[in-house]
Amino acid sequence: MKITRIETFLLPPRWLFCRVETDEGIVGWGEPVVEGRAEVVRAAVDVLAEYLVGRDPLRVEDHWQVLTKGGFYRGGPVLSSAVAGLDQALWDIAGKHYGAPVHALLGGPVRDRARVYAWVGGDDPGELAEQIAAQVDAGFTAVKMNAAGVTRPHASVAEIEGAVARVATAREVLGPERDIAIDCHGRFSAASSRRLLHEIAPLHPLFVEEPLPPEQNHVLSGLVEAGPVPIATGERIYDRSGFLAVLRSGVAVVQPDLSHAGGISEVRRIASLAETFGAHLAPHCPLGPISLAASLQVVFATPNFLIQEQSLGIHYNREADLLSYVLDTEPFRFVDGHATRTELPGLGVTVDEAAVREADRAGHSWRNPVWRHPDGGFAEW
Ligand SMILES: O=C(O)[C@@H](O)[C@H](O)[C@H](O)CO
Ligand SMILES: [Mg+2]
Repeated sequence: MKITRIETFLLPPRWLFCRVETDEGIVGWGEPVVEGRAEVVRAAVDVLAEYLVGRDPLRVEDHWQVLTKGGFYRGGPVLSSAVAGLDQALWDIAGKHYGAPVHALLGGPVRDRARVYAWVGGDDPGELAEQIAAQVDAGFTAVKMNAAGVTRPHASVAEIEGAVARVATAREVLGPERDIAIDCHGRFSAASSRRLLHEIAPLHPLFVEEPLPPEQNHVLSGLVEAGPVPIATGERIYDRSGFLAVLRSGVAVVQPDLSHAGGISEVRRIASLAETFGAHLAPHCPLGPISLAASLQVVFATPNFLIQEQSLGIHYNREADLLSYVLDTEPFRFVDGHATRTELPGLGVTVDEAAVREADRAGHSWRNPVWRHPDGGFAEW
């Protein structure tokens, strides 16, 4: 079998898909994207495709090695995301060729369903209780909310207390059996995060995510050791060596993104690395259906799995959502807050190719908003 063609599709709301065609009629799909830089990743995929076209798609690991290391310069979000999407597509082809779901090729399933969480903004305290109650009604047993909106690096008493009050509201609605995760998005200084973690600890969050931005991860161990709250991070870490550093700092939960951190091949290895630290995998995935399908294939074969992120019902820009480009929505129908394992071959996604080709004509130019503090200074998003 040989790869004959690689195409990319720029799809609203903010995604990029790739389609890898072979001379045997098998087609694989991937989602190579980093939010806000989709066109740049597209260009990277085009360059990497030069190597792949004409080669055997089943040599997934050999291609991963060449694509990540063969260009001498390595890594970063753009290249790692380009490799990630192509890697997903190659695993999709391998599964379809061998007539097996990817999780079977990874050693076979270790679970029948995978717990997922729903996202609730949490910035508006008035709406929070209602939003969480709706997710509980829909069957979810865990939600994730923001710690705060844009905040000063050194959060005020009101900001810290506001965050704690919102988490307390969430805990009240969820009760002691369900879980609440809190995302800081790296918006706080280390000092403010330490204070927040201390105040939030009695509410027993499942984890607190990105208490620091990634470039400050060398001081993460101080936050881990400051209290009992499990720390999660990883959506902005792209390979094993990056995860090794935060695992050494003692994080409890690693959150590689299947579309950023080198795809199925590398996230599988990141999970194994985490296992040796007693840490758990919670793949990041505010992205589209192929990225989520790739995540689920990995977590069905990963013993040290905690919970999966997903974006069902979230409408970035109100243009399209998780189900807009798939013909079979069954793999994304969550029952009692869990995704159910299927035996569909490859990634198990049936892409609506006509919808993809049509949407790509308009494309998108989604960009991260730029936020500012009241004094005019740049604020991290
Ligand atoms: O954990 C999450 O899903 C968020 O931090 C998103 O990655 C962020 O809003 C950028 O898309
Ligand atoms: Mg996050």
